[in-house]
Amino acid sequence: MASKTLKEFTREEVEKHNTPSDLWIVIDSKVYDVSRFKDLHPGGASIFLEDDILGKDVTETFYGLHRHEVLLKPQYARLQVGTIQGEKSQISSRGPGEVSKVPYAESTWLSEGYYSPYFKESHRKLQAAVRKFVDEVIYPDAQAREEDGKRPSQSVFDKMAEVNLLCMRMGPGKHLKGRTLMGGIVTPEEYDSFHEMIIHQELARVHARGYNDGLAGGSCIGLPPVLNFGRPEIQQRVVPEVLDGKKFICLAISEAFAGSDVQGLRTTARKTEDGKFWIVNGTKKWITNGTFCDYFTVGCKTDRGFTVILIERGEGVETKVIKTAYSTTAGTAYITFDNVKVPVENTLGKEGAGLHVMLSNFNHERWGMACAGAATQRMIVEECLKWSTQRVAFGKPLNSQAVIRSKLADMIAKAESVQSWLENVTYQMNNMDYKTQSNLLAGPIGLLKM
Ligand code: HEM
Repeated sequence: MASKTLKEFTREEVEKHNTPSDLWIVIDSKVYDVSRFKDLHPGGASIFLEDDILGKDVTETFYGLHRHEVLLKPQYARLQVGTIQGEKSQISSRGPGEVSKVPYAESTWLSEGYYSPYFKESHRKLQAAVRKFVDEVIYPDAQAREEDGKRPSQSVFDKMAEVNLLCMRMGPGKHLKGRTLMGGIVTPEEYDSFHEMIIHQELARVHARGYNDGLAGGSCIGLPPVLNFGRPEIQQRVVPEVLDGKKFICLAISEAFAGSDVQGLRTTARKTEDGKFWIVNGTKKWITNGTFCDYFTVGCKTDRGFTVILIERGEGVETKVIKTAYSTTAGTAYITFDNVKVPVENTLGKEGAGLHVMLSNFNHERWGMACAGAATQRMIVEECLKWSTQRVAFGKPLNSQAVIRSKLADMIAKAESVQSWLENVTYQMNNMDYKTQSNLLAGPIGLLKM
């Protein structure tokens, strides 16, 4: 709208534009010329041709049928021709990086007037910066890719890599060493599980579940086995490429035959006679990011038992997209390995010790999902609160009905409980070493994810 000068009109002037070929309406003190748009309107043209619509203030009718964000889309925002003289619009949306003012839309630590023992200055600064980044860089791409089903744009990965978001998303650890995190807001040494929680929660705000996984979700589960069990030369080559968004990795365990039941897996890896290579044969199914990955962290059956091997895309590796309940932007794949020759140096951990390699990251994975889940729950609370306030039925807003209020109360109580427990568990993670976490947090994290 910035390039167009908006005129001011009186309501009487607007009312004169009350014919099908010259049709204006007022929404929240803004004047829209919908003369031509009415024929393109997704809700139909005839709706506009009623006496209480032609040239009238339709604010209440509009908000009973549409989300406010509809008017912010460029193709609709440009229908605005002016404002009503002496009036200011009342409805505004959250600006980039801002916190929501809708009650219960934010965790208590982000809500005005509340306190928290867990969060320091660097957490607050990181949250604000990542929220802005998500609003400005990621959200628009997420909406566009959900529409066309393509993988997240490389330009988004490049911008994420610039501020080391892909790196921070993996959690605290040696992989952060020497990197400038979000322009230096937090140092690699002070980066902790609360910083990571913030990143998972802010990234979940893209309002696009498939895209969120498409955004290198595969590396959160596929890279840790390389980071923790890969040979140094493999780590030196693969880890920087992935953390800099140049290459992609996924975790390929489940098959059409079996998922978590690794004994039932059929993909095999057999050594060549000289012992220098694995020959891998088999299939994998439901592999997140698989369609666009360069590396695959693959669970295989070997003579000595279940073994995890890093396979690079190349001869004998084929991936094809699987249509799942969410969008194809996640790159969910069916993979076939047909006599794929892999150097034995690509074995992650010991031969036959694959289960340990896999399980070692389970708590962290589940906790990451709980972070995103808690944030998503809260966004649903926000959307429902907004909608039940603006949608009018039986002459009053939905949220004045007891049954709706009861549902909202239930949702809010659950969202608050999950976030509180999540913060408690995150605090324990910050204070426990890896072994203690495995002993004491596996149960709570599993239940938290549930
Ligand atoms: C500038 C004005 C308007 C714009 C840009 C607009 C845009 C849209 C869009 C994009 C949709 C698709 C659903 C959605 O995204 O929400 C829609 C649906 C609809 N619109 Fe509008 N609209 C406008 C005004 C109105 C008015 C004034 C009325 C009522 C008199 C109306 C009635 C409807 C109805 C009934 C639907 C179908 C809703 C459904 O499927 O549940 N619209 N409109």
